[in-house]
Amino acid sequence: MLRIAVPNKGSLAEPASAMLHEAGYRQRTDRHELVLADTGNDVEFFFLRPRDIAVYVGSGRLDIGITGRDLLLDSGAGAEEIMQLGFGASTFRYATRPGTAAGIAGFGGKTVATSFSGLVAKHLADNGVDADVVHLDGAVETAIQLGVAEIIADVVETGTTLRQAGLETIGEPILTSEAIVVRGTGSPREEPKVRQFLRRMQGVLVARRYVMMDYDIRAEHLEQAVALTPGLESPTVSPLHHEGWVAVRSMVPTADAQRIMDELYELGARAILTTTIHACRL
Ligand SMILES: Nc1ncnc2c1ncn2[C@@H]1O[C@H](COP(=O)(O)OP(=O)(O)OP(=O)(O)O)[C@@H](O)[C@H]1O
Ligand SMILES: O=P(O)(O)OC[C@H]1O[C@H](OP(=O)(O)OP(=O)(O)O)[C@H](O)[C@@H]1O
Ligand SMILES: [Mg+2]
Repeated sequence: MLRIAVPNKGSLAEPASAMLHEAGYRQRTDRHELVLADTGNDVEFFFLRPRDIAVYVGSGRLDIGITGRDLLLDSGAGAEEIMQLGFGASTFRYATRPGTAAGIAGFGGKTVATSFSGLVAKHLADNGVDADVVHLDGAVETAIQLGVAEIIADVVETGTTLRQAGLETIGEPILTSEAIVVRGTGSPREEPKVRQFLRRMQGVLVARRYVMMDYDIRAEHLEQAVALTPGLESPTVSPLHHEGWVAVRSMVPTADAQRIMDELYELGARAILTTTIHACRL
């Protein structure tokens, strides 16, 4: 049985479970349930704190897990990123009161508060900066107001929390993060099942990002139309009963679908339809 760690709380928990559900896996209905066997799919889910997931997977006790890239790097665990999941996007940045420091070079002798002390200590050391790191569990923005630190390093999504605390970011992001699948770097187990799991998750990403587009067009405009809708492999083209016309079917990115429909219409295409893709294997 493939043993998979899933975030039980926080920003990643709900979208991770939603994605697993879309991939056809059973998910818990009660948030107090910590272990769930999905015997039909031969997998077992362990609902754990996102911060702990890389540790469990790195120890080899669990085969794979869903966590944030920032949490993986902070953990220092023997686990590696094997897939990006397209949700939970954030940056990880330094911030301070305006005028405190222009860049990381000015951090020497100052104190940096963060919940990601492994990541921050390494980043400071890699940049040759000798600053103190104070570990706090959360709400680190307040550490500056309360005089515990002059600088913080934290997750920034919209930037609202920083603005409300009167802080501004310093320098470039330390990293950009998103939800990822991690696997232990030790002796891998259940390799074919891991590959099957990744294919299912990839199928969800594609189904979310693409729609199926169908349209009819005069054969002489086919090449121009196909240039607009090249699909992932190549479009399907079928003859219509109405002579001189063909029907085309192709996958197009959801974000571009309306623009492509307008351009196809201008080319003379008619009966242009899009349908959502429920699931796929490429
Ligand atoms: N707005 C956000 N705030 C915090 N973490 C976020 C945000 N958006 C994405 N993330 C990602 O979620 C992960 C942190 O999850 P975690 O559950 O530890 O904290 P949380 O979402 O802040 O929840 P809580 O603090 O309520 O426990 C990180 O990988 C982080 O990059
Ligand atoms: O850029 P924003 O959209 O404002 O989001 C980022 C904020 O959200 C998280 O805090 P959270 O609410 O999880 O509280 P915590 O600090 O206690 O973890 C994170 O630690 C930042 O403070
Ligand atoms: Mg938090």
